[in-house]
Amino acid sequence: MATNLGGLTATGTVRVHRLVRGFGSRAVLDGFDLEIGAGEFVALLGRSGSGKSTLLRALAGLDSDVDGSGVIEVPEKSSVVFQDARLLPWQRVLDNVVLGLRGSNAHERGRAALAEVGLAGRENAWPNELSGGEQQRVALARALVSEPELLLADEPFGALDALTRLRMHDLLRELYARHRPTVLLVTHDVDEAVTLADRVLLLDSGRIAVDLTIDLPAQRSHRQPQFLAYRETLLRALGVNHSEG
Ligand SMILES: Nc1ncnc2c1ncn2[C@@H]1O[C@H](COP(=O)(O)OP(=O)(O)OP(=O)(O)O)[C@@H](O)[C@H]1O
Repeated sequence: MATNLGGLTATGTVRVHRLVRGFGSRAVLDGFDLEIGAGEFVALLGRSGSGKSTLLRALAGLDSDVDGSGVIEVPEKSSVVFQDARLLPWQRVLDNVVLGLRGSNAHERGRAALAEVGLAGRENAWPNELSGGEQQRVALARALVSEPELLLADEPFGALDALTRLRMHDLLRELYARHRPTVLLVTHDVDEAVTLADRVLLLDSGRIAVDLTIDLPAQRSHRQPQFLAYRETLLRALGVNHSEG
């Protein structure tokens, strides 16, 4: 049973102190510390198996079956988006979006959220009538409709084709600029991290090996020399050869 000795932060900040999470005798995170300021957009990179999802699930409170200890403080209102949209197939799109909402204006808010992700007019569609990218838009609308202070995203664009992924990057930056939640985005894609985040963390052997502030304007191009420099720093830290990356 994971023990969270921490509490809820009011301001959108995230604080993790001496977090231990493991499976059987193996500790994936062993005394892990992290602080994220309110409204920061942080990307978490790391090799496969480095513990990215383990950390995200701990922050989301989804790991009650995992051994562990430590302090986790997260905002009261948080939402999670996964690689697959996880929509209920027997509920129409709008009903999926408002699933966790209470209040008489839930449908109105759901419609507004769908419009924000570019799906106005698709409220009555069934999930299987939407493309993979559209389903992820619904998942984003569902995550944001409750106006969370923290958005946790685990490889949300990992299953999408390259062009759709680029469109989703634009959409996520737009939504972030408008709502300013604190964001923790798990990704294995260095370009995605540098394109989207203002701070990139690299997780290696259960600790933060790199903590890089991305000092670039909101409009970013892969051709900017500084973009390429950040990319190279991160690829090198990941141990990826330039020609592979
Ligand atoms: N339910 C589980 N039971 C046993 N071991 C697990 C479980 N979930 C994760 N692990 C192990 O914990 C380690 C970290 O896994 P985690 O999914 O957090 O890594 P990750 O960095 O997100 O990897 P990826 O990029 O491949 O998704 C891995 O060695 C994995 O095999």
